[in-house]
Amino acid sequence: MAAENPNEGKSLADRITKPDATQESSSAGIPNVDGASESLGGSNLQEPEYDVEVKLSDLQADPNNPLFSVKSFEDLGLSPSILQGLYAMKFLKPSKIQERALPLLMHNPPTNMIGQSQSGTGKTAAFTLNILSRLELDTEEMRKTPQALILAPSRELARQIGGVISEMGRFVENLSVGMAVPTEGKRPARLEHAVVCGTPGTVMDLIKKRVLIVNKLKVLVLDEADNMLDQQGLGDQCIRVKGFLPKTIQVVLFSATFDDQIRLYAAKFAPNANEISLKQEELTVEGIRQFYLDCDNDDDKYNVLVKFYGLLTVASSIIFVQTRQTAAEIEKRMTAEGHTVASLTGGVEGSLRDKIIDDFREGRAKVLITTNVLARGIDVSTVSMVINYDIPQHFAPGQPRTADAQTYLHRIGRTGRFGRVGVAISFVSNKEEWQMLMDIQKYFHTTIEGINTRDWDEVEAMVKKIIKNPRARGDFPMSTA
Ligand SMILES: Nc1ncnc2c1ncn2[C@@H]1O[C@H](COP(=O)(O)OP(=O)(O)OP(=O)(O)O)[C@@H](O)[C@H]1O
Repeated sequence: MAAENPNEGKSLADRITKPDATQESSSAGIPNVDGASESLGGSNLQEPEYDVEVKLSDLQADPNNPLFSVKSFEDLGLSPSILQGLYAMKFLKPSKIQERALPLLMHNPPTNMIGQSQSGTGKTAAFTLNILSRLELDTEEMRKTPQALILAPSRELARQIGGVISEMGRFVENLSVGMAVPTEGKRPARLEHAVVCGTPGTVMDLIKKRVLIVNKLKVLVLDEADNMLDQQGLGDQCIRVKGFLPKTIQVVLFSATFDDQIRLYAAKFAPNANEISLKQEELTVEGIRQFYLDCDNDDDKYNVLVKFYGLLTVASSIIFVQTRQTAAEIEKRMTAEGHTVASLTGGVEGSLRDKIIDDFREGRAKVLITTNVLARGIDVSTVSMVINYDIPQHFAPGQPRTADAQTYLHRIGRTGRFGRVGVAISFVSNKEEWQMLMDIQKYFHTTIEGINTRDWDEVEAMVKKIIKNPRARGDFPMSTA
């Protein structure tokens, strides 16, 4: 008798093998795709010393956690092929922003969205799943017709989003995702992809040259939208791009930060939008432990940084500086002293930038020195430490320097992603920087603890205790502040 077909009479959704919710740490599965979730084992650190490891499912069962949701992905009306992509990425349950945003985004007739959620809580998947659900790929012509456009503030983030959409839509037949970022290479005569990810300046250029045809676009997403609408250049370019798009397009704005002023711009850019917002005191991420360290001066900052080097390479680390010059100087000095560091700033072009970020994402480079060009969106789950070598600050000619609280939040949000833990350490070398950091602490109602001790063994032990356990939670012994 022929072997009984176990799938006989089952729908595709029933046939989809959903990973067992308790199966959390399988390392098998998806390739290391830009921005896609790694297996939940966190970075390849030696086994945690603690039995206090908190599993992602515990976090997602906690109603107070931004990763909590009552629904399952199956409840959100997603097609079987999209569900298959989520299962392959080991997304077991939606996060809060995904659960709350998706029913609003996928509802017809389409409505605009201004969505806010903490860093690392899954905003990319929220807008990606809406896009994938709205694509029409039945005919050859439609497969080549741009239907969704995603704008991001940096080339790296645009590429990362393109990678996530391709990975999440792996089982969506005939899906094609194209990039519209600066390139030295020859451009195609036409971008024939249903989904296009790019930076505003290049997208505007390709629209003008009719390489990108926009008359069939249904969804426009601005990731890091507050940054996109606020910055002089980016804001103007986004407004110009939108002027060429169908008036009925669904406009979707996402970010971890929307200050009041920007929220006014956003409401104009995305009229009558559904809004999901957070209070300032809800924005910092529980898993990110924030510290500051007193340095005597800039040279002392450098010496402290080199002392941290052993810790920086325990997993992966990002060092944020204010200017390209500082980045170049630190890279030069550390490399001359035999340390391996990568540096990526706006001064680096095209394919070299791609190589640098890919080397970092895949662990070939453990320490990345960069400026605010990578402060937002970059998702590398092995980043366990962020160093603010310089406090992020607003500069205005003739005005005193003031703390840039939003950029601070985005920078430290490069660690502690989706329930993991991470350490953020800010170097302060004078009273002005210290005051800016205290202003940031007050703005977010958060705690930035002083590492007063210069007993490096104790500092190293304390930091290692936090980063050794991918999802540890709870208080750790702290050096006396
Ligand atoms: N439901 C889910 N289950 C498991 N992992 C998820 C889920 N949603 C997202 N992730 C993973 O969480 C990480 C962070 O997601 P994402 O980059 O979308 O965060 P974000 O909210 O956009 O952060 P940022 O504000 O920094 O841009 C990614 O590695 C992503 O693969």
